[in-house]
Parts: sequence; structure tokens; C-alpha cells
Amino acid sequence: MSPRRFGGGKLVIASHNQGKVREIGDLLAPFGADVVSAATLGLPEPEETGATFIANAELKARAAATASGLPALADDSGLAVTALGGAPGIFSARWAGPDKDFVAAMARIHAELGAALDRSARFVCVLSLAWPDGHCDSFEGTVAGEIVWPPQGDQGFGYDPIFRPTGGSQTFAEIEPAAKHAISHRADAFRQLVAACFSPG
Ligand SMILES: O=c1nc[nH]c2c1ncn2[C@H]1C[C@H](O)[C@@H](COP(=O)(O)OP(=O)(O)OP(=O)(O)O)O1
Ligand SMILES: [Mg+2]
Repeated sequence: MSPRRFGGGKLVIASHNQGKVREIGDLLAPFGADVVSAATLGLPEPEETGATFIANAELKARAAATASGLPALADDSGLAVTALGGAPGIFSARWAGPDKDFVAAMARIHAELGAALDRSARFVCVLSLAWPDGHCDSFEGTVAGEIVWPPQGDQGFGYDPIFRPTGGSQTFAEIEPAAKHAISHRADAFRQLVAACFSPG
């Protein structure tokens, strides 16, 4: 099925993560969408029962579109560390626990890596745009980099303080939001979403 275009009007950001809502808002700003967050609408946070980023992104987008009667954009993302077999991956939020303790989650990655020589990792982001009738289009973006220790920087969110993109000298938490948007997994997925669903014609 070909992608469905978003022609304007209200769009639900189907995420309960303030860091993501801020970044998706920045990325959407040039497109004149009338954005409303799932939290503002009081939408429940669905249980992420999928086995893949795409399954969880589609589940979150569809739940919000059905509940609101509006198109809804969800993001499922995470950090995949090569030497940990891709962990935490889809469990990235769950490693931080109910208190969203990313200091502890970053320390767990550091501890599990131990002296491993391979420090490579990638961030993955799937963006799914769902409609109340169930139609859904999904796009996956990635950015490669490596795990550094100790955590550095206070911008961004989540695992940003321990992720340094390939070719860069600073972590995602040390660079300005605009610099992160130039290269991030979320921006990569967003460029694909825009090309398929937001561009005219
Ligand atoms: O750019 C990022 N910079 C740092 N960390 C990141 C990033 N992108 C995802 N991450 C990590 C943290 C996040 O908590 C988890 C996603 O888990 P994920 O289930 O997709 O999101 P979530 O539970 O935080 O919010 P929600 O599901 O309501 O959108 O991966
Ligand atoms: Mg989640």
C-alpha cells in the first residue's frame, strides 16, 4: 500500500517521553502541523508488547489514532550496543526502570561492556504515522557511533551522554539540538517520513 499523505490539520504526537516530544516538535515545525501530545489529550500509555521497533511504533501510533480519531505519529527507538548483542535495543526505556533512571541504565551498559574492545553502537528510531481507520506508514532511521565513559553533557535525554556519533568528538548530550537533528536516528527517520507523507504532490 502506498503511503498516505498528511494534508494538514491536527496531528497527535503519540509519545509520553518529553525529550522525544520536544525533538519531534522541532522536526515538525517547518510543516505547519497543528501538534497535540498524547499527554495533553490524556491518552493512555499502551503496553509495548511488540518484539521489534516497528511493531511497537505501529502499536503506539494505532492506539493513539483510534483513541483520538486523529492521525497520530509514534516513535519507537533505542540504543543497540554491538558487544551486547544489540541490547538494550527495544528494552532501552525498560532498562531505566519505572523511575526512568538513565544514570543507572548508562552504568549498566558500562558494566556489561566491561573491557570489551568493540565499543560500537547505534541508535535506531522507527516513526509510524497511523490513521483512525488503521492505515499506517513506518520509517526506520539509524545513526552509528560508540559508547563512551564517563557520561558527558547535559543536553538531549536518555542515553545521549554516553553516545558519540561516528566522526564526532562530542556526545549527543554535548551538542546543540540543531546539531543532533542534523545527524540523529530520529532525523533520519523523519526525512523519510517527510518525503513520503508530507511533501506536496
Ligand atoms: O535520541 C535519543 N537519545 C537518547 N536516548 C534515546 C534516544 N532515542 C531513544 N532513546 C532511548 C531512551 C528512551 O527512553 C528509549 C526509547 O524507548 P521508547 O519505548 O521508544 O520510548 P519511551 O518509552 O521513552 O516513550 P514512548 O514510548 O511514550 O514514546 O530509548
Ligand atoms: Mg515506551
